[in-house]
Amino acid sequence: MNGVHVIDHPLIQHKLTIIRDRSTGPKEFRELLDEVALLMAYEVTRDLPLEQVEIETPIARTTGWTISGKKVGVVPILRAGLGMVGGILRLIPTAKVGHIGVYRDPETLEPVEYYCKLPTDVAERDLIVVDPMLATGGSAAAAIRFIKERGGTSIRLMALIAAPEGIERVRGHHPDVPIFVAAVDERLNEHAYIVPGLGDAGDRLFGTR
Ligand SMILES: O=P(O)(O)OC[C@H]1O[C@H](OP(=O)(O)OP(=O)(O)O)[C@H](O)[C@@H]1O
Ligand SMILES: O=c1cc[nH]c(=O)[nH]1
Ligand SMILES: [Mg+2]
Repeated sequence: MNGVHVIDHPLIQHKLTIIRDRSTGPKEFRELLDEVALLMAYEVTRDLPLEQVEIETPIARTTGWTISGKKVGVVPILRAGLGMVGGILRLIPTAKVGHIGVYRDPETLEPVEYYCKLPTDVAERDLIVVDPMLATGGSAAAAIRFIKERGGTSIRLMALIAAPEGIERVRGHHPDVPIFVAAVDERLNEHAYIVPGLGDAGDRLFGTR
């Protein structure tokens, strides 16, 4: 699908299977989500622009490459998106972190917004919105809308598991935003949970079920 990237590296698929398993507890769930986020970030940032710099090694003068232009911002959708921040920051320690609080109303399934704090220079950053689950797509589409309303223009979405419905909704509202996922699952069930999915990501991450 146009603008949708499935990152199916064997290490990611292996870890994702353990994450999905209902017998995996919060400690292992947290550790694996953190590791997968790091591995995915490697691909999500593949096209960041570079510029040449001159340096001196202990042996000789040479030219090398550094990431140029815009700086990176990571924007987790609370709560479950928090579980993907640490892994990305280990790769990109200079990234700033914005937070968007959105939960899905269990009755209407529509996103309810309760918090938004973004870096002041959001307009100048390459932004990665992170959330493990892209189900109906309501939460991600709303989060991306907040960012655009505050001036963000360069936005990509990184999710662990997506349902086809969620991909379609986000692509429909935000065709400029590329989506990176580790897996596209079959469908949503009658409660709009992803099948087979992994259950409720926030509850599994924080042990609140
Ligand atoms: O694509 P959608 O249909 O909007 O569903 C996905 C959202 O649901 C989950 O959050 P939840 O509402 O459970 O909030 P939580 O992270 O605080 O548990 C998940 O982390 C996404 O943000
Ligand atoms: O499957 C789903 C759908 C929404 N939110 C979750 O945490 N899991
Ligand atoms: Mg939840």
